[in-house]
Amino acid sequence: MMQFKVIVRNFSSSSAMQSAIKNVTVIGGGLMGSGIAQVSAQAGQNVTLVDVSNDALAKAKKSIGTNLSRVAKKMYKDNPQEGEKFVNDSLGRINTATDAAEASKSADLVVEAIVENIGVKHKLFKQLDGVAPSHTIFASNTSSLSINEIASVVKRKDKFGGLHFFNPVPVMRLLEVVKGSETSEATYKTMMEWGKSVGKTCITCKDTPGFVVNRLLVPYICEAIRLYERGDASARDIDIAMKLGAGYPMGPLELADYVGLDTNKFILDGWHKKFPDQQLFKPIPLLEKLVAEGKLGVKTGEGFYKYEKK
Ligand SMILES: CCCCCCCC(=O)CC(=O)SCCNC(=O)CCNC(=O)[C@H](O)C(C)(C)COP(=O)(O)OP(=O)(O)OC[C@H]1O[C@@H](n2cnc3c(N)ncnc32)[C@H](O)[C@@H]1OP(=O)(O)O
Ligand SMILES: NC(=O)C1=CN([C@@H]2O[C@H](COP(=O)(O)OP(=O)(O)OC[C@H]3O[C@@H](n4cnc5c(N)ncnc54)[C@H](O)[C@@H]3O)[C@@H](O)[C@H]2O)C=CC1
Repeated sequence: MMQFKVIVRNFSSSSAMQSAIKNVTVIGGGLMGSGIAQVSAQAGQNVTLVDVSNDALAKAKKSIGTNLSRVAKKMYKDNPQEGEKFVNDSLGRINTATDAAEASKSADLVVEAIVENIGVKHKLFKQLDGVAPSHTIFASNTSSLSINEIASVVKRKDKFGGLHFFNPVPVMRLLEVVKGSETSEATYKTMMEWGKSVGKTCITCKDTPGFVVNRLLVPYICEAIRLYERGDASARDIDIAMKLGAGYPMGPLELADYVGLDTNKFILDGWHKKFPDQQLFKPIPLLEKLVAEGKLGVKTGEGFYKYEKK
């Protein structure tokens, strides 16, 4: 069992940093969107969580409830009644919806966390640009796409930026705030303040591939897969090496399974297309094979390792 000390912030309204953002619409209720909705609601903001799938919304509400209880257990360990109130109040601030356009009409901030596909993201933002109030800031949680490219379809380019969270959102303390080439200083400042208000430590990133974390993490994971593919070490030994030798909470192959091998491949393919001469971004036959076999990691029960299906 890995050990990981979670630092619990006090999100009560008196101590939380105030933000100009009161109403947040989070689009995409999967792994990331549900976490973003949770931390926003914990911080006292009104949240509308949108997904095209009612099933995804039901699953999101369930996992948010479970994860809020984990947070409450630590934050209010001597006062379970207050803990229960915190969970209920936070859940009470989250509405769910399937109509993104309607849900954006009262938003101060829209955070998009839908599939990592530029066409789908373009279609969404184009539609929202026509209906959201003029002051509304648009942000994407993209892992690997360019913020400028995503923003190219909207008129409000000055009010568009990147807010890149990390998985699992309630636990990981970093937020990458990405300035596109046309993101205004006012938008950037509001995004930084909002990030702090939801308990994150914010860093400023330019719109470069992978921003900071993924520019380092993707080649690292890919090199670990190549090392394993060459038979230089077993999967278990590679992971033990990085946990015990470098102090990482998860080894690179465990982390690849945790993020999803399809996501790993999607990022690599996109960058390889953009930078065909970059050796680090070249396709990896073993990764291709696992994805073709549907072995996508934790979510499908098998990747580099086998997992019990929940
Ligand atoms: C090639 C392409 C690759 C790039 C892909 C791009 C993806 C991106 O764009 C960017 C990313 O997100 S990259 C991924 C970043 N995340 C990581 O690196 C996670 C590394 N792992 C960990 O930190 C811990 O193993 C972890 C925290 C996950 C779990 O820790 P443990 O193994 O110790 O497990 P637990 O004991 O269950 O949990 C530890 C404490 O955390 C609490 N917790 C866990 N999940 C939670 C959640 N969802 N909500 C609230 N609390 C949660 C848990 O309660 C426990 O707390 P304590 O009881 O106080 O210790
Ligand atoms: N998985 C990870 O570790 C991380 C992912 N990201 C990024 O966050 C975004 C979301 O990733 P995940 O949450 O992992 O994906 P996911 O697959 O868990 O969730 C995506 C959700 O979006 C919904 N959706 C798809 N199209 C939609 C639309 N047009 N309108 C409303 N909902 C729609 C889907 O039904 C699904 O529930 C991607 O851009 C990804 O690159 C960023 C950081 C970490």
